[in-house]
Amino acid sequence: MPGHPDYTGPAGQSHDTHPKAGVLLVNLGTPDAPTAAAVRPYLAQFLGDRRVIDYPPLLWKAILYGVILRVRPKRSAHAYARIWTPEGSPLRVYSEALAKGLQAELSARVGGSVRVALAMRYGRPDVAGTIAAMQREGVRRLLVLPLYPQYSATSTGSVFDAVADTIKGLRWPPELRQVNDYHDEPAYIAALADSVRAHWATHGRGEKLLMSFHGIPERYVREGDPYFEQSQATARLLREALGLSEAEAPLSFQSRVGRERWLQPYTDETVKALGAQGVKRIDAISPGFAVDCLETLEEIAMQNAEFFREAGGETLRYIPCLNATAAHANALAGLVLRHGQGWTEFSPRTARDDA
Ligand SMILES: C=CC1=C(C)c2cc3[nH]c(cc4nc(cc5[nH]c(cc1n2)c(C)c5CCC(=O)O)C(CCC(=O)O)=C4C)c(C)c3C=C
Ligand SMILES: [Fe+2]
Ligand SMILES: [Fe+2]
Repeated sequence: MPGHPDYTGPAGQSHDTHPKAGVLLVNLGTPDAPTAAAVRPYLAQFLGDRRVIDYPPLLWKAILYGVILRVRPKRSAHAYARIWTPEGSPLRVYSEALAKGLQAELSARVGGSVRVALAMRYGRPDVAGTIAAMQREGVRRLLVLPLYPQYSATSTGSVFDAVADTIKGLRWPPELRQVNDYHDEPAYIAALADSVRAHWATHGRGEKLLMSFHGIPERYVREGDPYFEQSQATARLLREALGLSEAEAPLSFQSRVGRERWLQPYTDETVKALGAQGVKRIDAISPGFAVDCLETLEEIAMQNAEFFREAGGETLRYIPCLNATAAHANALAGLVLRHGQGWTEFSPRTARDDA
């Protein structure tokens, strides 16, 4: 007789009596190639997510397939081509390297009982397939860490949807914990502050430190999304760590899509205004992105740098995300171990060996 079709247990799922804990890092996802053909299915999945765009489904489907997916893939592919590396999309390359770094850091701290894996919310490797692979390795306790420092329903919330959909179909789901956000994690703020100081030491100090976060529609915040508040809190903590005033380190929101009002002030308008006011040198950082991607490398480091020069500025220097640095892996390891408290796999090696 065939098994119940609604529930799966991956073939070869481990029934090991020494189960492991898994850390599932999830990032947004990125196309497989900087071409319109590869960008189109990626954008279709991303912009078809109702957490991201919540217009009435039929109307939105008509606009998405009738207009947006005819125009945007070509334009986006051109932008991706400007940042593509021999190893592929920066978001993928840095996310994979960060996952390796976190695995090494956790193995050093707690031994071999923790598995780190990386999934993408859109595209490959997907959340369901990655959780299935972890179960085959014997993962019975799963900690989900979306690579978004600030919670938004559009980003983090959507990752939780993908995890919930997966768990719902499993015959033997793992124990589950999820990290909502780490916008005020001291080690994360300290790592950001250190990266700014290192940048200043190498390149000198700009007149302003612009902190640019990805935007979301303002309406989502009115409807309860904590993203605006958490972005402001991150910005305030980074200012405090560096001893900067609000005027010295302004906050702005980038990447507006569509006609609705998004969170303000907009990054492009901010750099243009600073250029027009006579500011000559800006340092820019993106504390809302764990790793560099299209939105930082193309939109900030290229496009907005150009807007700044056109408005009368001289240089906008972009400070990279924490990417796969040891400081980043360290900060995330601390976060993971705190959220994994009580799970023996996450106990320091010596304490467990002594037990
Ligand atoms: C940092 C968190 C992010 C939030 C919040 C977010 C919301 C959001 N994004 C769009 C539309 C697009 N975003 C695109 C790229 C993109 N977005 C994030 C992160 C957040 N988005 C990242 C890390 C990236 C880069 C991906 C990469 O491959 O490097 C894009 C695709 C690129 C393009 O065509 O311009 C779109 C579209 C909306 C509508 C939204 C909230 C409603
Ligand atoms: Fe986005
Ligand atoms: Fe963008």
